[in-house]
Amino acid sequence: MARTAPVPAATDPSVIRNFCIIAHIDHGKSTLADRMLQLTGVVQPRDMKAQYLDRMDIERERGITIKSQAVRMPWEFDGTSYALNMIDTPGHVDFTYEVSRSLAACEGAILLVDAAQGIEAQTLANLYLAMENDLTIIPVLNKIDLPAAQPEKYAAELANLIGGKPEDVLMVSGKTGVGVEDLLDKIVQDLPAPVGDPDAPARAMIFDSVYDTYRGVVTYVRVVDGKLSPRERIQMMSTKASHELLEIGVSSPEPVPTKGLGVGEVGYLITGVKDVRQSKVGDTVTTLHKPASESLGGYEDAKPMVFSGLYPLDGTDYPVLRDALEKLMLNDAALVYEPETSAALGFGFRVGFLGLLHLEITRERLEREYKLDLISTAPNVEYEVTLEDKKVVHVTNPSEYPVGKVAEVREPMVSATILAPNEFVGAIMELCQSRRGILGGMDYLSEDRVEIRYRLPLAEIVFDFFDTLKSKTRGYGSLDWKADGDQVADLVKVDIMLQGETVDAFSAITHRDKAYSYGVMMTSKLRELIPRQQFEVPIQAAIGARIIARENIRAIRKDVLAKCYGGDISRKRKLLEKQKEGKKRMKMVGRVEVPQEAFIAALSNDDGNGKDKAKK
Ligand SMILES: Nc1nc2c(ncn2[C@@H]2O[C@H](COP(=O)(O)OP(=O)(O)OP(=O)(O)O)[C@@H](O)[C@H]2O)c(=O)[nH]1
Repeated sequence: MARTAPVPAATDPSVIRNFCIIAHIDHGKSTLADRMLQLTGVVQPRDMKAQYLDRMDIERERGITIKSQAVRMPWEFDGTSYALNMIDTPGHVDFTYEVSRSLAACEGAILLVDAAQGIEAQTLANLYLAMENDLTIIPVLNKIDLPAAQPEKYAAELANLIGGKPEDVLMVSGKTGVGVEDLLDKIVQDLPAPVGDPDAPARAMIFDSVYDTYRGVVTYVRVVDGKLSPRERIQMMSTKASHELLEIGVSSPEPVPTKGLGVGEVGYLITGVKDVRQSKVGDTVTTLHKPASESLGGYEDAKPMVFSGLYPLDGTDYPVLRDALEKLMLNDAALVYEPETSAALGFGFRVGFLGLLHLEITRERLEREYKLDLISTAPNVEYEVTLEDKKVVHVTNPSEYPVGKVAEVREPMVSATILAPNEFVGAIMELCQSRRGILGGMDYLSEDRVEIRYRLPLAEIVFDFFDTLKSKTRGYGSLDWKADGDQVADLVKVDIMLQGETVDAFSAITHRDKAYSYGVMMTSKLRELIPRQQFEVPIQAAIGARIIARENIRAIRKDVLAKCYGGDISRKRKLLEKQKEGKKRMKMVGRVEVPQEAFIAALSNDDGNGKDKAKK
C-alpha cells in the first residue's frame, strides 16, 4: 500500500511534523528509522540496507553528507500530503547537550522501548529531556516479534511512567514492519504542527553541524520564524559572524537544494566555512539584512568534563598528532586541547573531552585515521583549587596540583540514575556508597524494577563504575548521569617516584581515604612492569614528603652474552645490537630505564572500561 507522495515543498507549516526517536541504546532506533525510510518511499527497497542512515563509508566515498541529522519523508494521511522531518539524536550520555538541542528542534518524540527489556536508564533520561522541551510523546513498544517480548507488562510500565493508558501504547516491530504505518499515521494525527511567525526576522536553531571534506561545514537547522533563502547573507547570533548562504536544502535523505526554508522547516545550510566552531550547535541563525533582536536561547559552549594527556609513543610523531588534533577539531566543537610536556613522556597535549566515550572515540580515530601510536595518561576531572591567598586555580593535570598552601579543593559532581531489577538494590547501594555517593531517592517503576538516584563525584564514576555496575547486576543495570555542580572534597595528590625521582605521568589526585590504595596498586604494578636494572630501584608513592607505599626492584646485571660461550663473534654482535634496539624503546627516568610498554600498561585501566561504556 503506497501512501507516499512526492516530497512536498512544505512551505505550509500545517503539513509539517517534526519528530525524533528517543530510546535506550539497542532498543532499535536505527532499525525503525530504516523501516520508516522504506515505507515512505524515500529509500527504494533495492537501495535499502541495514542502518541506511549510518552509512559512513558511502558518505566518504561520495563526498556528501547523508547523515541522519534530519530526513524529510512524505506521508499521505486522509488525502493530505504531509512532510515528516525525522531528526536524529546522538544516543550517548556524553552528548546530552546535543541531544537536548535536537529535541528542541521537534514538536514530538517517539519514545521507543524494547518490548523484551522494558524501560532503561537512557529511556528515562531522554524522556525527561523531551519533557523539558515540552514535546508531545508517543509511547511505542518495539520488537514485539520477539518471543521474549512482554508487551502487556511493559505497556503498563510505560503508561505508568508518562501518564496514560496501556492500550494507547503502540506496538511495532522495526524488523518486520508491523505497526509502523500506524505509527506514521499517529505522528500526523497526534503531533502538533510547528508554529512561528513567517513575517518576523528569520530565526533558525542549529541542532547539528558536520564537517565535510568536499563541501565544508554542513549545518542543520530548524527554522522557527521568517525564512532563509539562498544567496542571502546570514549571521550567527552568538558570534555575530556573517556568511553567504551558498546552498540551502532538505535531506531526503540525499541533499536536495531548495529555494529556501520557511517556518517549521528543517534542513541544511552550506556557507563554505571550514570549522564547525563557526557554526555551533545551539546557536541561532538570522539574516544580515533583517536581523532578529533576540536569539532562540539555550546556547551553551560544550564543557569538557574529562581530561587526559595524549603523547605520541614516538616523539617524532608530535607534529602529526598536532595536525591530527587540529583536523578533528574541525568536526568536533567539544574537543579542546593545549600543548603539554611531561618529563617522562615528552611533548604531547592535554585534551579535554565530554566524557570517557568521547575520549575513546577520539583516541581511536587518532590511532586509526592518522596511524599514531599514543600513550594516554589516566583520565581525570577538573578540580578547582583555592589557595591560602584566595587565588583560585583550575587543575586539569595532576602534576600541576599546587603543593602546600591549599585552602580548599572542589570537585565536580554528577547526579546519576540507575535502573535495575529489585534484587540488586543492595549491591548497587554498596557500590555507590563505596564511591562516596549520597542517596537521592528511589522509585519503583514496576513491582520488580527500581530506579535509584545518587549524587556522586564525577571522578568516581569516570573510570570503572559502569563496568562494576554491570557485573554487580549481571548485566541488568543501566546508568545515566548528568553534571550537578561541585563540592568541597578532601583530596590529595599522590606522586609516584622511581629512585627518588617523581614520574609526573603517574601522579594522581585522589580522595584522602583512597590515596593509600592507589599508592599500593601503582607501586606493585610498576614493580611487575619495570625490568630489573643494574642497581636497586625503589618505587615509592608519596603524599608531599610522606611516603605511603614502597616496593623494590632488585639489582641485576643483564648479561646478554652469558649464553654465548665459545667465540662466535657475529652472534655476539647480533645480540648486542638487539639489546641496543630494545633500549630505544626505553624511556629514562633519572637513571632508570622504563620500557614504553610499562607506561602503557600502568596507565591503562585493566578492564578497558571506556569501550564498554559505549554500550551503555
Ligand atoms: N527481533 C527484532 N529485533 C530488532 C527489532 N528492531 C531492532 N532489532 C535488533 O535490535 C538490535 C539493535 O537495533 P538498532 O536499530 O541498531 O538499535 P539502536 O537503538 O539504533 O541502537 P544504537 O544505534 O546502537 O543506539 C539489532 O540487532 C536489531 O537487528 C525488532 O523489531 N525486532
